[in-house]
Amino acid sequence: MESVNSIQLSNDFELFERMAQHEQVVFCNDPSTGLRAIIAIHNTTGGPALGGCRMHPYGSVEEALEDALRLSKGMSYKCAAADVDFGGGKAVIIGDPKSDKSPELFRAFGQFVNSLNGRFYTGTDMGTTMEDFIQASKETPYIVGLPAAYGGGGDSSIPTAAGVLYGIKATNQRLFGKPDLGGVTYAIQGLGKVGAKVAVGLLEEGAHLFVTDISNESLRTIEEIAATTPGSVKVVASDEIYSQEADIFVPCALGGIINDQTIDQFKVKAIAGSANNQLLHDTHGTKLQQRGILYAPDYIINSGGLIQVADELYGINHARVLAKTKHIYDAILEVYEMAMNHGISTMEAANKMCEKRIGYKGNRNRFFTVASKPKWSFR
Ligand SMILES: NC(=O)C1=CN([C@@H]2O[C@H](COP(=O)(O)OP(=O)(O)OC[C@H]3O[C@@H](n4cnc5c(N)ncnc54)[C@H](O)[C@@H]3O)[C@@H](O)[C@H]2O)C=CC1
Ligand SMILES: O=C(O)CCC(=O)C(=O)O
Repeated sequence: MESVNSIQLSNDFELFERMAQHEQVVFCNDPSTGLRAIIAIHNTTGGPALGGCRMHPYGSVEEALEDALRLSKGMSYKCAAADVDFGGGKAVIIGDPKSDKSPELFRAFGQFVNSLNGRFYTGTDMGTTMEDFIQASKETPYIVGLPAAYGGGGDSSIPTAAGVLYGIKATNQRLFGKPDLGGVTYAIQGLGKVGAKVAVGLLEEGAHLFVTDISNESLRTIEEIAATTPGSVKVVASDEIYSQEADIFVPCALGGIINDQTIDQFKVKAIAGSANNQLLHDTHGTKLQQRGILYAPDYIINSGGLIQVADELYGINHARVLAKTKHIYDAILEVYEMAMNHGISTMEAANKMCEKRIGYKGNRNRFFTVASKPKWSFR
């Protein structure tokens, strides 16, 4: 009762109303390891829910729940966009990834994942690493993105970063009539697992970067790497990244960073990065459109990791993963085209495309097929 009271519900059913679009939300509590986590399953029309697990020092249960609900919904759309037969889910662990991790905490998390019996598969996201999920995998087989030595498909941030670079190429094609990454200026927020790989890919092509991160170590590392490439790096303060005179803003940290405050500061021509849930609200997609800023929908441009972990569940084939990840280039161009032709924002165009696909899946799954026995045959 205590934790439910602390999220200050204004009526008895508000929690259920908040989760109305979701199939299932699981609160995981293990005082002995300090685990406090929420697993949100949005929609399993297309197959079992699939989505990474984020660890973040949320200020309240409310904030953590909101993130889990929004991230898991995004995964349903991402699965539809990437055309994989999985549904949307995501987990969040409340805690500081720098100080609150332990092998026991991730094993406890693994036990909760296991209790869902295959309704939810998970792996890394912001604040978590493959090392954490090696621990979780001791308790459950429903873990993806483990190193090959542990039977997994490997680090999913590699295809995520590759997909972001394809999405940026498509954006450059639209903006400048050529896909080249070099000779363009980028403002990158976050140099973690994905952001650092995107930055290196751009530097190798001779790009000019403004970068920020709350970790000084990540900033020092990228400066050292930049010195060995044809590109260049300038470190800027966290709150200055939005107002840089760059061509493209590349968000690779937290979500909600496209909002009323930041939209007024942007001087860029486009936004194309890996962060999940970049728009605080979908209406901010329309505001970007009105300001003439091209937006690469987050769940399409960052779908490389999902493509890899989904492929792992079919039996990983890296050539197939690469081919599907390359397709992000065409998918982003298709959405830009659709938005322009219909006079809508790129986010609306992407949502329409995915809702149609989820609808088709729902219809397909309504039909009885001979693959399994009907329930009534046992009566
Ligand atoms: N890892 C993956 O394959 C995928 C990641 N994403 C999304 O991409 C984003 C980044 O993910 P990862 O690289 O895996 O996370 P990560 O935890 O490895 O890196 C995040 C980086 O952002 C930095 N950061 C945090 N707050 C910041 C702030 N206010 N200003 C500047 N930097 C800040 C952190 O210090 C860290 O270096 C997240 O939104 C994640 O959900 C999306 C799809 C797949
Ligand atoms: O990268 C993963 O492990 C799963 C995919 C995911 O969670 C994401 O794309 O946000």
